[in-house]
Amino acid sequence: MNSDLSQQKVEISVDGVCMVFGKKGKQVTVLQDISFDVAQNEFVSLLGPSGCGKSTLLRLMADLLQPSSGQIIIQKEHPREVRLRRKFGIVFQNPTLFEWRTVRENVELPLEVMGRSRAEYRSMVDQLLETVGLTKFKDYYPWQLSGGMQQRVAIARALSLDPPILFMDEPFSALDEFTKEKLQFELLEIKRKTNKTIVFVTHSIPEAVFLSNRIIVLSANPGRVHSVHHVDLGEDRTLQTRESKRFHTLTASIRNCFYEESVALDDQIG
Ligand SMILES: Nc1ncnc2c1ncn2[C@@H]1O[C@H](COP(=O)(O)OP(=O)(O)OP(=O)(O)O)[C@@H](O)[C@H]1O
Repeated sequence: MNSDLSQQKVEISVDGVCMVFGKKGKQVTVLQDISFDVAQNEFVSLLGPSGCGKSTLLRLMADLLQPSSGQIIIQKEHPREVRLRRKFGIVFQNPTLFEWRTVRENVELPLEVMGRSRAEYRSMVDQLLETVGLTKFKDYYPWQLSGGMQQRVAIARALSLDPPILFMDEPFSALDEFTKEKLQFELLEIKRKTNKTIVFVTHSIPEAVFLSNRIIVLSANPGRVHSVHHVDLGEDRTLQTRESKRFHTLTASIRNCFYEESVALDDQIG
């Protein structure tokens, strides 16, 4: 895994990013002076309490919002260029599938939009459906699938143009524990096979530790980088990984960060 960042190519650079929203006539600073890099092929999680600005930060990276100040550079370009050239895929908490299109047709949509011919992408889509375990369900409609299966379709669709980068915003948080664990394993397998760079938003400490090479912990009000944690759990993560002493040490140390933060906040409030 990517333990030594200095040896790796920087894929995403977030530099001094601030985000201020206007709310009820007031200016609210949601993100303050956020800086970090993501290396090529790295799996980085943005972890923090609800409302600390994780989704906002991901949306800034995906060019769905513009920062109030600071800048984001992806593969040496502005996120707009990267978005227009479809160099990242994005998966949200809700799969947002087209109900009138089958599983296969949902996955094919970005390829159709890009004007690719079906003959060109047919076998690649078959491969993708195989990767996410949906071959048998390729002719089903979204409403015939479970929540986990729908999210698999969304992941396959995000990968259909083979982007080097995948942004994921709490993709498993609406799923039951069993499905969530299964999809976490599948995501690691996809990462192993395709070598994507992944930025993953979550508020689950065990999820972040299990999946990531590095975890950026954000604190709230305003969102700032609280701490950065390298996850030295090796490349092959299994059920045993979750039971390992190192896994528990890492989750405990991150949990303590949140505890210190909330005690400090309580002290400030008085
Ligand atoms: N477009 C917007 N206009 C005004 N305020 C916004 C907007 N988008 C987000 N916010 C505010 O920014 C703050 C951070 O929201 P964001 O969704 O980024 O947090 P989060 O850490 O992802 O939360 P959660 O884990 O609950 O999804 C919240 O207070 C939210 O109300």
